[in-house]
Amino acid sequence: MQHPLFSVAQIRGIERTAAAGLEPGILMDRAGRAAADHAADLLGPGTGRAVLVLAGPGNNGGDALEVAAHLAAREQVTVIHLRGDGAQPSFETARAIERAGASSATFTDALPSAEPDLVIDGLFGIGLTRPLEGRGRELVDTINEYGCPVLALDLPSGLDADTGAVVGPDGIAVRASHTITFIGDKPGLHTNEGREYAGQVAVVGLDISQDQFPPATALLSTPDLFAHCLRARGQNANKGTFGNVAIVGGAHGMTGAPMLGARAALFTGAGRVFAAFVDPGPAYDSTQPEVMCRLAGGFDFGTATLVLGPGMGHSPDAVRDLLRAFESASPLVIDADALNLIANSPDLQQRLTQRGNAILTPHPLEAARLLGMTVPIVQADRLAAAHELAARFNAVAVLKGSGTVIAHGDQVAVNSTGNPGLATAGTGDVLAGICGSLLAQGWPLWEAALGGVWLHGAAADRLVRRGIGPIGLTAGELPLAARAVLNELVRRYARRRS
Ligand SMILES: NC(=O)C1=CN([C@@H]2O[C@H](COP(=O)(O)OP(=O)(O)OC[C@H]3O[C@@H](n4cnc5c(N)ncnc54)[C@H](O)[C@@H]3O)[C@@H](O)[C@H]2O)[C@@H](O)CC1
Ligand SMILES: Nc1ncnc2c1ncn2[C@@H]1O[C@H](COP(=O)(O)OP(=O)(O)O)[C@@H](O)[C@H]1O
Ligand SMILES: [K+]
Repeated sequence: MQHPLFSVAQIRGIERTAAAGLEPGILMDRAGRAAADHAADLLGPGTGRAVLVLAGPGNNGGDALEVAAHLAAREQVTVIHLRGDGAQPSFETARAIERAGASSATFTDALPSAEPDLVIDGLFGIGLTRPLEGRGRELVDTINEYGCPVLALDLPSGLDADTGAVVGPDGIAVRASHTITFIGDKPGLHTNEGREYAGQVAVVGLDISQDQFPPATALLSTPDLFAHCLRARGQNANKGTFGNVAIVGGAHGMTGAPMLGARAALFTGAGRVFAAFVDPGPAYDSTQPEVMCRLAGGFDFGTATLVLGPGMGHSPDAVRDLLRAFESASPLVIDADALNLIANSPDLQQRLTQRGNAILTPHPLEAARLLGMTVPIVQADRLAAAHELAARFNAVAVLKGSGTVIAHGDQVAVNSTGNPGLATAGTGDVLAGICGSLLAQGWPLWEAALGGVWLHGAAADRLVRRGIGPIGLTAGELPLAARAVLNELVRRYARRRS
């Protein structure tokens, strides 16, 4: 099953069409009831717990007041309702104000002296137009220090649902442990600051018929998007069946980078793996003697899928190797120093765009260099930046970071795996090696990028579940974990094909 992500404009459109065919207020009734059920699940069995409901001036506040009215029958509910600039509430929010007012919820302007058992954040949803300020900002500042669960309605107040940026400058947003989002899921809950602020995301469609939904802006990347490429190994397979990968890089002092990429390619199933060094490198890898070490200058780039860039440096030899790799017909994964060399050379850019058949794996700084932008501009709209990279360089673009964005043509996906354990040197080399390995095994560019990114994040998640990280997780531990995850996926999804 695909997991679609919709822009705010799309959600507004779906809501308008659906509301036109329903009695007024039905959608807010449904949102309030679903969110109250979710809150009850978080509270667990029992009654009389302290629930703090923060309600803002718009319909997000209306949702919160509906939740307050439902929960007040069982819990001790305190409501702080910010009424804003005095504009009239909508019909449904006015009704929610009445319902909550008629319930046993207590309305107050002050925060309770003791920390509650649960906070409901209904300050702002998709209608936020400027950074939080004044009383709203004070409330968010305080609840962000609480240790109790915080359930955000639709999205954490202060977050941009399209981009996952905290609305700024100098913005603040609710750090929710859980988010229940309405009508459809939103990209901003899964990338940039979204994963930090939204916590666990649940989607409730409010019973709106699927035929009222437009094609999604993006998809959340899950194995369903690349499962058709997973293959169980045939009994009669040989190493030639699974392709050759060469990691090209490793200038003096940076030989570890291609070795990490090579191990990742090996452990995710490539048939033969080479490390091709720009400068004379080690004769062999004593930890991983399966990897064949070569000098890049003499390597036949037409014989392998090429992963260009790990520790490649900026020497004339590196440029020469890059040019030669571009002249081959081999599929390319372009990472790290190779991306920086391309960013500095209009000639390399033109050659790349003409040849195609490449996955680019920039982190935000490399992306900024390629696009001639700053990192804050890239991060302010990661989906747009990935789109632009893919279009400009005729490639599949993988914009790395929390909620890696993968783009190609008009397709965009946001990855759903990974954790901050990956924020350590060398994990990017491992990702590039995995993508190269999948390409060498015959996966198309788009699926190799989706699958590689998903697998890399899932490997880190598996290590963390086992107590290995996030603090101190090392890049070298990822390939073995990626192997385990890949074999599990194959057992779950693959049909054997000859
Ligand atoms: N209309 C519907 O059918 C439904 C709406 N839903 C809820 O409605 C929300 C959207 O409602 P709204 O469009 O009213 O938007 P919001 O409730 O997100 O906020 C809009 C209000 O906040 C004010 N505002 C925006 N930024 C501010 C800031 N920084 N400081 C102070 N005030 C600020 C605006 O002037 C406006 O009064 C969704 O996120 C969702 O929670 C759900 O109930 C589902 C159904
Ligand atoms: N906070 C984070 N959450 C999830 N993934 C992360 C986080 N930080 C880094 N990563 C991932 O780790 C990898 C780091 O790659 P990169 O920055 O190229 O590192 P290096 O060049 O040192 O190998 C990328 O796949 C990136 O998406
Ligand atoms: K909210």
